Amino acid sequence: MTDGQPNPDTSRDVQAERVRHLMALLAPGTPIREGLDRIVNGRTGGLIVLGDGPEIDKVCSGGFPLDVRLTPQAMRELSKMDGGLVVSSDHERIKAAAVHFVPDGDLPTMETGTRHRTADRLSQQTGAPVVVVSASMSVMSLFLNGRRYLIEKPEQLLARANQALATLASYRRRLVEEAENLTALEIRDQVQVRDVAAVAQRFEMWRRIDAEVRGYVSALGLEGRLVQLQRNELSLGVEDLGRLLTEDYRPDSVSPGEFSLSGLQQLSWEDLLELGNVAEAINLGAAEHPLDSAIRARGHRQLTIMTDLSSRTIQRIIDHFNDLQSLVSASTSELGDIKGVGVRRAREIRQGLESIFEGDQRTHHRHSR
Ligand SMILES: Nc1ncnc2c1ncn2[C@@H]1O[C@H](COP(=O)(O)OP(=O)(O)OP(=O)(O)O)[C@@H](O)[C@H]1O
Repeated sequence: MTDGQPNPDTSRDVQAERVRHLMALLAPGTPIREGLDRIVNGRTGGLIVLGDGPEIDKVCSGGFPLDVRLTPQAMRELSKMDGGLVVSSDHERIKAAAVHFVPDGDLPTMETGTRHRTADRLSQQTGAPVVVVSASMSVMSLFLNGRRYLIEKPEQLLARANQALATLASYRRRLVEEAENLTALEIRDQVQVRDVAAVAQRFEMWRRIDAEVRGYVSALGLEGRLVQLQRNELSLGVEDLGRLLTEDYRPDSVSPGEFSLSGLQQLSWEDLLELGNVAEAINLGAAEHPLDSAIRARGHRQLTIMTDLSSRTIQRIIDHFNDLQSLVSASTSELGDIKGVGVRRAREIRQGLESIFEGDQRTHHRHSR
């Protein structure tokens, strides 16, 4: 990213992904983390560059070149000396110790202590991640491209992970409610763009918290197993719902695979709360589709929920009937004539549609929103 205009969203995503990866490397149970914990307990402090090569050599002065296996003991012993460590890019070896780093002093930093200022500038200049253990504060930080991230203790991470899990559970409930509301409206042929946008909005809110939870799982390492299990439970069926929703509401003018909910990822939290922005971000908005304009589902979601038909047969049914509304008024024999359906499944589909229809005496959510 040395020239041109970097896309801020892409670079933010790349940085977030890199941080997640690094936090996994620094998670409890890994040799580097064990070494860092020993340095914290020894109260000597440490400055560790995670990467080697010519770019790093340029900012190193003095110290001892080494090539020893990275172990927690070696990290601790070598950090007792003044200066910092250089770790190989594969994080397997310690390449130098007691190094004095001399990054460009003009690079901006808000840090105050010399160790932290050096780490911040070192990372900005080389692009390598740099870890600092503060001797005075017993705190570990990761510096990456001008930003500082706290490497939290497992108990702090667990507390935040549990909060995030509770939020994820409530977002999932709301998502399911909105999807059920949409089902009811689909059967009555009363869907408006806002109803689809409401499900998409809830899907994206769920996805964001899920990404946060996954970040905690990586950072917790061995201690993140229970959080992971709960996360798996709360994600069951959600990805499928997102995929089927896009198949149900992809505009005819857009080819399959080119319509997705991923446009929502670019919205700020504030913008995401406005259904108009949501509809626009997934191309259901704009002038020809104001929020209250009518829209019809093709029927992917309903057919997938109701039957065990293959996606190819479902596609055949949808190609035949065009949308869910025509499917609702189809007879059993008309359904049964479609290749791959047969009489038994045709009956299943009819019964499924009827039971949704009968159970649908819910009040309209739309008016309460
Ligand atoms: N340029 C540098 N290269 C390598 N090590 C450095 C450099 N600058 C500082 N250090 C290390 O940091 C140690 C402490 O520095 P200082 O107390 O100013 O930093 P700090 O950022 O306040 O960190 P701490 O919270 O650990 O005190 C030094 O004794 C030295 O070992």
